[in-house]
Amino acid sequence: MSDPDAKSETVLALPSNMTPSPVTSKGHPCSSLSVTYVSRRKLVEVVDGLLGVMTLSSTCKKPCVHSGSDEIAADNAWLAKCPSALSSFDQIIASMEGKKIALFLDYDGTLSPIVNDPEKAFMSPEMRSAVKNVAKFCPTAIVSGRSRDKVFEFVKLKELYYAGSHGMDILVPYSGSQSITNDDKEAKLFQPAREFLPMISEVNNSLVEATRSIKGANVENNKFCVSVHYRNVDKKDWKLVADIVDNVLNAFPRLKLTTGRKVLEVRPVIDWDKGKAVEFLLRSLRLDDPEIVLPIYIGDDRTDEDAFKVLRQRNCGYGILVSQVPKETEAIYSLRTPSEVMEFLNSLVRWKEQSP
Ligand SMILES: O=P(O)(O)OC[C@H]1O[C@H](O[C@H]2O[C@H](CO)[C@@H](O)[C@H](O)[C@H]2O)[C@H](O)[C@@H](O)[C@@H]1O
Repeated sequence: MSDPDAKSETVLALPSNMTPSPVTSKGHPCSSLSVTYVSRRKLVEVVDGLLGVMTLSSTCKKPCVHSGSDEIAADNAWLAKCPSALSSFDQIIASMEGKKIALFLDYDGTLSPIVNDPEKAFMSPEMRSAVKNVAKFCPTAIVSGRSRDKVFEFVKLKELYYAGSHGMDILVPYSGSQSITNDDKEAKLFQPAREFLPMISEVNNSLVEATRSIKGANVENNKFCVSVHYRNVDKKDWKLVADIVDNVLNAFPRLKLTTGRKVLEVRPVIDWDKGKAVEFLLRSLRLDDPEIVLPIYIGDDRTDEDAFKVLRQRNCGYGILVSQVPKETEAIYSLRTPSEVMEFLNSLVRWKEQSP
């Protein structure tokens, strides 16, 4: 059912208790724990903070192969706090107590390795096959900052659910059926930021124009949000990128800024994120009974923390952070790389195949 190109798309009404509302600012711009939301009013005050976040993300290097004892101790402390989901696999399975798994997967940095060119963040055939196999017995959703169409182009699996634009563009089955092979005709769209579409298009054009002269800067239109990539920008120009984004956003008081992996993300000022998207999907797919369903969310980025937090607060299911370095996180478990994510998914498949 979840083909993002489904022709008969209808926009769903907001559930009354999940109405997105405007927010101002949440979290400190330099906090790695919470997603950084920067309201327009605050942006001028925090451009330096923004630069701090940009700089901070550049200093997070993967551990050196020849780790010294300090690194090993830090690594052990990290794994004690956020154990490997592979080492803890038996424990995770044991805690399921016969429940069904609902799987939520981030895309970039989780299913595909981080690469310099966002257009080339391809998923390996082996990873695609792992996701396809796991989706045969776990309802599986991709929750990405990318536009829904673009992430579908990468993943190419019709049997999954897709939430693009950080959860602001969700395709769900009309009936709310748990089936993962529904007909396209039953699909409906949930787009809580639909009214922002013209504004996002306008800010995208302004950002493309304003960053044109900065070598390496890349603006990506993700439909309900816009990514300004600075991964390929010389570090000396990062302040310029922050200033330009600040300047452009001056004209858009209803847009806010979040930060990701060498990317600044412009999005509508509504209280909606990947965590809300996970809650919405669980409800829509009738998978929100914690006695029956155990949700697992795997992601690598700050924006995934909202989803980890929701699972932690519900005291049901597990957030799994993909990271090679210790991080402040709301996740319960960790995996180091997309390869380990694949190993985890394959372990789930093997376990299911061996289950009576
Ligand atoms: O929620 P996600 O699926 O993880 O998407 C978040 C952003 O991912 C992409 O950017 C990141 O990956 C790129 C490719 O590896 C990399 O070049 C970039 O530096 C990363 O920030 C995507 O391009 C963004 O639009 C997404 O918002």
